[in-house]
Amino acid sequence: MAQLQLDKVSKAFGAVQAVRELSFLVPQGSIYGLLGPNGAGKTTTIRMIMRIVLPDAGTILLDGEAVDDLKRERIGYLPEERGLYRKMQVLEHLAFLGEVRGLSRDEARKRARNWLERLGLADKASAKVEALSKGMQQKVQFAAAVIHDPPLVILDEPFTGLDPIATRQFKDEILQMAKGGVTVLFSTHVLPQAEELCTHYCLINRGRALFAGTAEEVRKRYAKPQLKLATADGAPPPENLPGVNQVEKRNGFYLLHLDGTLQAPQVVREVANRCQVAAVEHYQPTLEEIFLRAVEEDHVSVA
Ligand SMILES: Nc1ncnc2c1ncn2[C@@H]1O[C@H](COP(=O)(O)OP(=O)(O)OP(=O)(O)O)[C@@H](O)[C@H]1O
Repeated sequence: MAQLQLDKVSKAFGAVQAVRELSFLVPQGSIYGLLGPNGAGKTTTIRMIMRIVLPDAGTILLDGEAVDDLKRERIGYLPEERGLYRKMQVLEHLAFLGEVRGLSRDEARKRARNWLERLGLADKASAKVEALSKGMQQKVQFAAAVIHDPPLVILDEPFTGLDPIATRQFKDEILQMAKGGVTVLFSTHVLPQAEELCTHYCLINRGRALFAGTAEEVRKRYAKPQLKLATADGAPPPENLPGVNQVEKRNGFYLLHLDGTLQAPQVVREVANRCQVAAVEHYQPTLEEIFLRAVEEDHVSVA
C-alpha cells in the first residue's frame, strides 16, 4: 500500500523558482506520469520526494505521514543520473544494492539472478559493469530500484536511451508492478510513452501544475470538438463549411476544428452534403497535442 501526496511544495535555487506550490495526489496502485518540458521542475520534485533536496515550503506525505529517512526506504528510486560502480561485476553489484536495500545476502543474490534473467542479462552476470552498454546498465539500475519490492516506485526519465525492445520491457514491468498493487510515479517528456501507461498525470510547466488528475479528466479538460474526416478522393473538403473554423491536413485525413455554433452531427450532415465522405468520426487528441495546448495556454496567460 502506498499513496503519495504533495501539498503546495515549493523549491527555489537562488533566483530560480524550480517548483512552486505544486500539489498532486498519487493514488495507491496508479501509474502516475509527471510530465513537463525540459526545466519544468520534474527532477527537483522527485528529489524532494526522495529527500535529496528539501522543499522550502509544503508537505510530502507517504500514506498520510511525512516522508522521513525511514519511510524513504519504502520507495524504489531510479535517479536521473545513472551511476553504477564500473569495476564491479554485474551480479555482485546488483546483489550488493539489494543488501543495501535491506535484503539478506542470500535473498539479494537470488533476486539479482532472477532480475538479470528477466531482463535478458543473465549472460552478463559475471561481466564488469563497464562492459555493459548504457541501456543494459539502465536495466541493472532499474532492477536495483525495485529489487526489494517497494510499494512505491519512482522512476526519473526511465525510458531515456532505451531501444524499443528495452522500452517495451520496462513498460511491461511497470504494468506488472501496478497490477500487483505497486504505485508507480515516473517523469518523462516523451508523451507517447506516458499515454500508453498512465492512469493519472500531472502536467507541470515552469514549476507549477497545469493539471493533475486522471487521464480521462485531462482529456475532458483540454479536448476540443474536432472531427476526423477522410474524403473519398482524398481531396480537401470544400471551404466555408458551416460550424467549422479551421481545416488541418493530417497524415491521411483532415482535422476539422468545430467553432461550437453547430453540434457535431449537424456538421457531419453538412459535410456529407457537400463532399464524398469515406469516413468521419470524433477526433481524440493525443496526449502530446493536449500537452502542447496546455503549455501554450499557460504561456499566453502570462504574456
Ligand atoms: N541544483 C540546482 N541548482 C540550481 N538550479 C537548479 C538545480 N536543480 C535544478 N535547477 C533549476 O531548476 C529548474 C527545474 O529543473 P529540473 O531539473 O527540476 O527540471 P526537469 O523538469 O527535470 O527538466 P529536464 O526534463 O530537462 O530534466 C531548472 O531551471 C533548473 O536549471
